[in-house]
Amino acid sequence: MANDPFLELHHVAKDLGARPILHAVSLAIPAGSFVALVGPSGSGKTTLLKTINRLIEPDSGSVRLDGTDINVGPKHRLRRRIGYAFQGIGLFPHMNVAENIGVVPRLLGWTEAARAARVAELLDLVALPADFAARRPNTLSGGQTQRVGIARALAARPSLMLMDEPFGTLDPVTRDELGRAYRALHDRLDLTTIMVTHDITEALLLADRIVVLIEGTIRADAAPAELLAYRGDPAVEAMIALPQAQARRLAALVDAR
Ligand SMILES: Nc1ncnc2c1ncn2[C@@H]1O[C@H](COP(=O)(O)OP(=O)(O)OP(=O)(O)O)[C@@H](O)[C@H]1O
Repeated sequence: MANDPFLELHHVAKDLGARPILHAVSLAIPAGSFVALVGPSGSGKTTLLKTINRLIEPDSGSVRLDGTDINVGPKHRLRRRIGYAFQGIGLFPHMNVAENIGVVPRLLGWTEAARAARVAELLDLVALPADFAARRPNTLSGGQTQRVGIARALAARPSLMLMDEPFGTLDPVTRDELGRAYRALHDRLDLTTIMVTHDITEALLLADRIVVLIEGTIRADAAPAELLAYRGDPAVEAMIALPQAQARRLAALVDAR
């Protein structure tokens, strides 16, 4: 139905190593949303993300994408619709950039000409020069590597992007630049994005909505401005107090000049 959420998690629960990691997590995400998933280390963010592309099977609960349970049909068909980019990106070292970007199109049986055209289009999209196609991953900077990883995740024209600390290894300037470049891509390509990040400031500045996961439970789910005004849960308050305190200290320094 037209009003159904594009992505819907219903009571998703998962134990790992005999410990409960996700407690009946429910989440409804409309198409086009940019959601940041934040929370302390070990709170279950990666586990939750992986239940969406079937890298992890929940013990109970369900995930629906565009109205259909994700378990209907083979995993590869689902993953074609979902781009996945993660920290370190994991490019294949023996392949050049074009081959890395073209991995999924190749698996899908695209012709060489179609793959080459898509690689050229994607390099342009992530603002890398066309001659990067022939470069090996070990000749790229961290920021360039992450751009290639994003291009690879977009190769088969997914509608949903799952990003797990995609900019985690980058210096602050490159991180900010790439974050904003990705946000522009999200808007231009009409993507739905879920981005795991440890950086609350990054979440506040990039996302439309922030979901706070603590000990496998959603403890807050709000637009950035609403989250800043959030009161009631000490753990959530502590999490948002830090960027606000830092912003005040910086503002004081700027005022003192
Ligand atoms: N295969 C596994 N077996 C047992 N425990 C696991 C397994 N994978 C993850 N865990 C545990 O599950 C918990 C949640 O892990 P997860 O990677 O989802 O957390 P996270 O919020 O993404 O953490 P981080 O921010 O540090 O990446 C952690 O305590 C982790 O040690």
